[in-house]
Amino acid sequence: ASLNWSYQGNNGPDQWHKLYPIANGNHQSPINIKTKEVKKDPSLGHLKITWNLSTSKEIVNVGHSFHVNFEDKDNRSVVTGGPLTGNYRLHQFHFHWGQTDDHGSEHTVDGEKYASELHLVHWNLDKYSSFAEASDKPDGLSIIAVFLKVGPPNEHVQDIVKAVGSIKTKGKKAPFTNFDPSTLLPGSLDYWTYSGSLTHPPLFESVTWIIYKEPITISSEQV
Ligand SMILES: O=C(O)/C=C/c1cccc(OCc2cccc(CC(=O)O)c2)c1
Ligand SMILES: [Zn+2]
Repeated sequence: ASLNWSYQGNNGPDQWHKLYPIANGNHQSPINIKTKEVKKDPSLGHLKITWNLSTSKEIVNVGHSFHVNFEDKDNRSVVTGGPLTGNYRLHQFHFHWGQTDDHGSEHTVDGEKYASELHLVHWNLDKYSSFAEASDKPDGLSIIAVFLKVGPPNEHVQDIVKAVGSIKTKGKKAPFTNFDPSTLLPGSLDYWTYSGSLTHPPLFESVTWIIYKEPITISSEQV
């Protein structure tokens, strides 16, 4: 069933709670990261990311956004370590962006909005057999987020921008193979992490968020 929600108007975010009561839950994302209130956890190491470009499959227009989907029937593209217990498989990535460059990210840092935010969505392969099964479990998902700010163009994002041009209407899809998402990661591996939720319906509180502190840059035209 298609979820009847939108980002504005009658089915906008302030109405979501009517069909998705979890919207009023205690672990809802996104959040504003107040850097003065962040607690350093010395037990947390760096993430261990093993993404294999052979798993990138297709780019799909899902109406409110587009997804780059990955083959996730084996362990070629997984993440572990950091705050994670166990191993998580890469399922898809997508972006959030705004009508203008001064907003677009879902998370904010000390109230600062970025032009865009990349979400790399993973599911717990040790305990569940698919994204769908994992999607509503407290330890089901992990989303790695990267902020994007306007600056010099990013050649790897350009590959995505070009592919988006070929899926202009909802439901359209096109092959998108041999793309290495690690080309979208910042230089510094420092991150914030917290337990939260999907940021739109069904809003499940099933996400270990891992948010890189350092943004990458893209040009205004790419946004
Ligand atoms: O029927 C539908 O349209 C969707 C059903 C469905 C069923 C189960 C799960 C689920 O997750 C959506 C999702 C996945 C990954 C991230 C996010 C939030 C974000 O944009 O970061 C949302 C969607
Ligand atoms: Zn997202």
